Amino acid sequence: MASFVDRVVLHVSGGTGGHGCVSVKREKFKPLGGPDGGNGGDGGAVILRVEPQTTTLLDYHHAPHRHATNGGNGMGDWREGKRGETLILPVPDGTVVKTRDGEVLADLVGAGTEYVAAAGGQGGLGNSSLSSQKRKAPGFALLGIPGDARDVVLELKSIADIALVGFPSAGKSSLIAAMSAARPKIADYPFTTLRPNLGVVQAGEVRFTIADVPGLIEGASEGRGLGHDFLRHVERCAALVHVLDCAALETDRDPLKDLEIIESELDRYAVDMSYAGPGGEVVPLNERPRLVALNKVDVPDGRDMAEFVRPELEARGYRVFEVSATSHEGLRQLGFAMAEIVREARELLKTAPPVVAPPVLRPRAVNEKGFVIRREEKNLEPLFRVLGEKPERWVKQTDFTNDEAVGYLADRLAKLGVEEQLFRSGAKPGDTVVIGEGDGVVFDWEPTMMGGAELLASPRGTDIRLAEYVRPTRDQKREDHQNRKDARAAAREELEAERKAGIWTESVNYKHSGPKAAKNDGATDTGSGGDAGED
Ligand SMILES: Nc1nc2c(ncn2[C@@H]2O[C@H](COP(=O)(O)OP(=O)(O)OP(=O)(O)O)[C@@H](O)[C@H]2O)c(=O)[nH]1
Ligand SMILES: [Mg+2]
Repeated sequence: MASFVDRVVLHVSGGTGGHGCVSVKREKFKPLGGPDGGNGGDGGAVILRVEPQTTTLLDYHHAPHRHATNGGNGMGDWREGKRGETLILPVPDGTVVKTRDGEVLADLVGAGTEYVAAAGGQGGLGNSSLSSQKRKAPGFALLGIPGDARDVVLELKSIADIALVGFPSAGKSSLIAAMSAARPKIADYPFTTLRPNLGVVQAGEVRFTIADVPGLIEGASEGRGLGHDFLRHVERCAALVHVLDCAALETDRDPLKDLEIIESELDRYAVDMSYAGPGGEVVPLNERPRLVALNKVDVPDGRDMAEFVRPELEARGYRVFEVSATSHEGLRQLGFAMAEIVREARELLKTAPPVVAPPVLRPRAVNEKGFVIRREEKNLEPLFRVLGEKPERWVKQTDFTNDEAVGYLADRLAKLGVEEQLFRSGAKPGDTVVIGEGDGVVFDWEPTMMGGAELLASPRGTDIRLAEYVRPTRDQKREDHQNRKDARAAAREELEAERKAGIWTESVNYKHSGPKAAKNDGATDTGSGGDAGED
């Protein structure tokens, strides 16, 4: 038998973007007709969508890895690569999306509600899109980048109006069967119900759903029995009904004691604060309205017990119903009392602001401005880490086997101000610069490399980036240090001014690199590729 799955870890990844194409238009009598390489298509996204027909997460339990399709590569003649298809994953109403650490990402309630679980990767620009006044026929294109890859946890919370809680074998499933058309499994051994049953009840004008929460016992809130996993199913209910077994055979049990144990379990169970209860605000589980159903009064002992505890329960403020799932005694009254609570809760909902916060959609911020430089230390040598959405993405788009592509990357970085900021952060030629977290992409920093201008300007077959870096002598270092010391006061002032002006820098060790390095001559006035209209 297929089991009910209400929690799965889903591994999703968006499609990789297609690569841009390098191509040159060829026509008769027009051998060099300009670049015509098309752009790669974007990778498809993975989207979770509430579909009313979907009732379990079972599919994802069986196949937890889901990928959207990749974008196609661009082609000559300005043909764009095909877009990757969006992969829509249907989920049941009431699915909560979390990270593995339990952070709620989205609360999917209502048919059609969507959440982008993994964005697709951007397609790379073809050489036709990269051409500019300065770079008429680019001999390179941008690579498509991988889509997001994430693990998300899906949890299902049934959205029943009324939850039946009680000890195993109290008769919860029997009551659902007696009051609705649902036919849950019923047997007189504990933990018969392994998943919550849902039944639809019609009482007068009001139609509502009831669900049972299986296996609540002492310690359930700490994970004993089966109740812990299932308590989350009652988080959204408008009211609770205590089903108390008046004919339990165990001598150490009585309805009052059972009720107290269940109540203390509910107290201990922390209601997920992502859910706003009826009325808009969060109503803790232990403060929701509740009724008491004293069950099994068809049994003579059960009737006696019910009559015995009734006054005490009423004294505690509960509305009490003596019922029998077997003979159906008292069910009508219980049904109408439930309906009344549901009607009131729905009334509140109408006047209140929307109950469920819209899902938190976090598409990738492709247009986010800026970056920061973090100064670190590795093997006693300084290391400068460039962090920012753009630089990190650009690096992924770069074909490092193609010099022109590397030059273009350098242009982009320089144009964004990375080079200048490296200087300001105290980076010196030869220092290690890493783009991105972790190992990222590592450079031995040569300022001119970042400028890229010299690369284009240098004679064919040479590349000044490869010219050897001459280590400064001790005296030179000392002099350099002195210069910097003098400049430090000025630098501090400058930094302060920048801070006031709202210019970012995370660098803890801000140093002015002295007049020599104050300006990166020539880097910005040539071959700037940023005018290709991308980013
Ligand atoms: N005599 C009598 N027996 C009942 C009544 N309601 C339930 N039972 C019996 O009690 C036993 C347990 O009933 P269930 O409805 O399965 O109990 P449950 O609360 O769903 O139990 P779990 O699923 O284990 O949590 C079954 O043998 C039922 O036939 C009732 O009103 N009268
Ligand atoms: Mg049951």
